[in-house]
Amino acid sequence: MPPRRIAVLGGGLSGLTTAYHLTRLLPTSKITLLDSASRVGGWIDSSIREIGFRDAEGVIREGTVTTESGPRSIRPKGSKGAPGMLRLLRDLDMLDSIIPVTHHHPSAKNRFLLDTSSNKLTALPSSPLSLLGPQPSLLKGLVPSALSEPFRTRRRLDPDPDPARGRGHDESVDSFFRRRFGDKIATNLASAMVHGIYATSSSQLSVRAAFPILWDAEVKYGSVLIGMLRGVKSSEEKSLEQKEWDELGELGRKRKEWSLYGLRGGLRSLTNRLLEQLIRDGKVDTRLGQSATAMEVVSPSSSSTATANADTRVVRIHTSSAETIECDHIISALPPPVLSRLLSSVNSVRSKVTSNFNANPYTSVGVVNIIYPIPPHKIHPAGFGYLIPRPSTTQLNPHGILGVIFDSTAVPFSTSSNDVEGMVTKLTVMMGGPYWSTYQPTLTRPSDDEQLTHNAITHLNGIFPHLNKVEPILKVGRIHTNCIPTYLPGHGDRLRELHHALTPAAMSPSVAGPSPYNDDAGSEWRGRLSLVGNGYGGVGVNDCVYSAEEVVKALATGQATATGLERWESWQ
Ligand SMILES: C=Cc1c2[nH]c(c1C)Cc1[nH]c(c(CCC(=O)O)c1C)Cc1[nH]c(c(C)c1CCC(=O)O)Cc1[nH]c(c(C)c1C=C)C2
Repeated sequence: MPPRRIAVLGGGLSGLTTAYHLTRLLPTSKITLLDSASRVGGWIDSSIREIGFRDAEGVIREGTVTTESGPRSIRPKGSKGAPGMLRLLRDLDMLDSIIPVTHHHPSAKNRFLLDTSSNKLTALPSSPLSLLGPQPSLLKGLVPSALSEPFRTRRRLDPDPDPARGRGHDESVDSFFRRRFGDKIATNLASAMVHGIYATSSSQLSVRAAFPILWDAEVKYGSVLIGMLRGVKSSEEKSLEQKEWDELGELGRKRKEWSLYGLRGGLRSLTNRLLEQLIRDGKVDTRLGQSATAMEVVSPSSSSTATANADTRVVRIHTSSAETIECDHIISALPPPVLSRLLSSVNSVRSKVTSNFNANPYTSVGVVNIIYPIPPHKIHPAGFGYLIPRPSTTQLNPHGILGVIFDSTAVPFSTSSNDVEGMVTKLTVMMGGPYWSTYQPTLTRPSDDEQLTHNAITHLNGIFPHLNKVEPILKVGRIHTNCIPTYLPGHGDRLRELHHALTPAAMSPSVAGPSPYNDDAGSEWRGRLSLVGNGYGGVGVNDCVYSAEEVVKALATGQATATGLERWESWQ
C-alpha cells in the first residue's frame, strides 16, 4: 500500500520535482514539503538584473540581463534523466522557455583550457580532424595516448591496498586516467574536467560513481576508446531509452540537434514554475522557512485509533517552528550529512544508516558574476569558456580559479531585439573547491564577497589585459558553502549498504562479513525513508529530476523497495 502521508524534506529542484510527481501519481496522499529557506530552488540561483551603462558611442543603454550563480544549462542527452527533464518541461507548459544551443553554435564547439604557465587559452579538440595538426603544449601527447589506450592492460579487479585507488571495485578519476591514458592526460585533461563538473580534486573523486561510462567501457571491452566507439549500454537499456524519446515525439527528435539548452529567465524559472504548480493544485502543504530539526519513529499520537505495534508506527518530525508533523514516509532531498544529523537527533547510535551518510566530503565554490559594458567579441573568443587544470603548484593559480564561463556566448539568453544582452559581456568566474581544502599549499578562502570579487577581476585582467581599462557594470560574488559532494571511491559500495539498511527487513539480503556497526540501529527507518538529490546518484540537474521521478514511481506502483538507491543493488 502506498504511504498516505508523505513529507518531502528540501525545496530545491529534487524536492520540488518529487512533490510535483507525488501530486500526479499519488493524488490522494497528504504531502508536506519543508525547506529552511524562505525561497525554493536550492543551489539554482538565477537573477534578472536591471543594468544601465554608456556604450562605446556614449549612448546610455538600459535593460535587463539574466545571471546564474548555480547551474545554468541542461544537457538533452548523456544521462538517464535527460528525457524526464524534457517531459517535465513539457508537462509544466514550459517548452516555449527553452533556449536551444545547437551543435553548430560556438558554445558547443569552442571550449578552452587555460595554460597557467603562459596564461594562454588552448582550444580543446572539437572533432577528430582537429587532432591531426600539431597540438599545443597542454595537449601534447594526447593523440598517441589515445591511440595506445586500447593496448594498455586491463585493471585487475582484486583488492588494492591503496585507498586512493579504491577497494578493487573502484578508484579515483586521477588513478584511472593515469592507468589508461598516462600522466599528462590525467593532469591536464581529467583534472580540468573534474574541476568543471564536481569542483573537486580528480585524485579524490570516484571514477565509477562520477563517470560510470568510462569504468564500464574498460570492464566490457578492456578499453575506454573502444567502449566509447561501440557503446556500453545493453540492448535492453538502449531500447528503454529510445522508448522514452519516442514518447516525446517531435521534441525527442529535435533535441538531437542540441548540444545543451537554457531556459528563458534562467533555471529558476523551472523551480518557480514547479512551486506555482504546487500552489495552484493545492495538494501540497508547502512550508518555506521551516526545517525539520529532529525525526523519530513513534507510535501514533493518542488521537489515532491504531495500536502500537511495528506496523502502525509513524514518523514524527519536529520542526524549527516547534511544531510536529506526523507522516508515514519521508522523502529526503537534503544533503546526506544533514539527514544523518536528523536521524541521529533522537537515537544517536552509530549505524550504517548514519555513518554512510557522512562518508563524502563536500566542496565549496566561490562564484562571481561580472558584466562589462562592451560586447563579448571585444574580450574573448566565442565559446563556452575555459577550465583550468590542476597546476603543479597552487602558486601558478594564486586565486584558486577553477574556470570561467563565457555566459554571453555559452547560452544566448537574448530574447528580443531591444534588450542589452548582446551589448555587454557576461562572465562567471568559479573558484575555490580543492584549492581551499586539499591542494597544497591550501589557499585561504576569501573572508568576504568583496575579496572574492576582487580576486576574480584580478584573474580576468591577467588573461584579458584589455579589461584593465574597463570598469564592470556589475560584479556580484557569492560563496556556495558545501554545495557539491565529492563521491569518494567506494561510493557505490556504501550506497548498496545503505539500500540494504533501509530496505524492509523481509526483503533485505543479509550482508556478509563482520561489521563495525550495530546493524540493527536505525532499523526503524526501513521502508520509511527514500533518498533523492545530488548526494547519491549524480550532481547534475537531470540526475536530480531522475532520482525524484524514480522514487515516486516506485512508491506509487507499490514496488518492494523505494529507497531511491535500487540502482546500487547490483554494484559489485
Ligand atoms: C556551481 C557550480 C557548478 C559546478 N558544477 C556544477 C555546478 C552546478 C554541476 C555540473 N556542471 C557541469 C555538469 C556536467 C553535466 C551537466 O549536467 O551538464 C554538472 C553536473 C558541466 C558544466 N560546468 C560548467 C557549466 C556551466 C556546465 C554546464 C552545466 C551547468 O550549467 O552547470 C562550468 C563550471 N561548473 C563548475 C565549475 C567550477 C565550472 C567552471 C567553469 C562547478
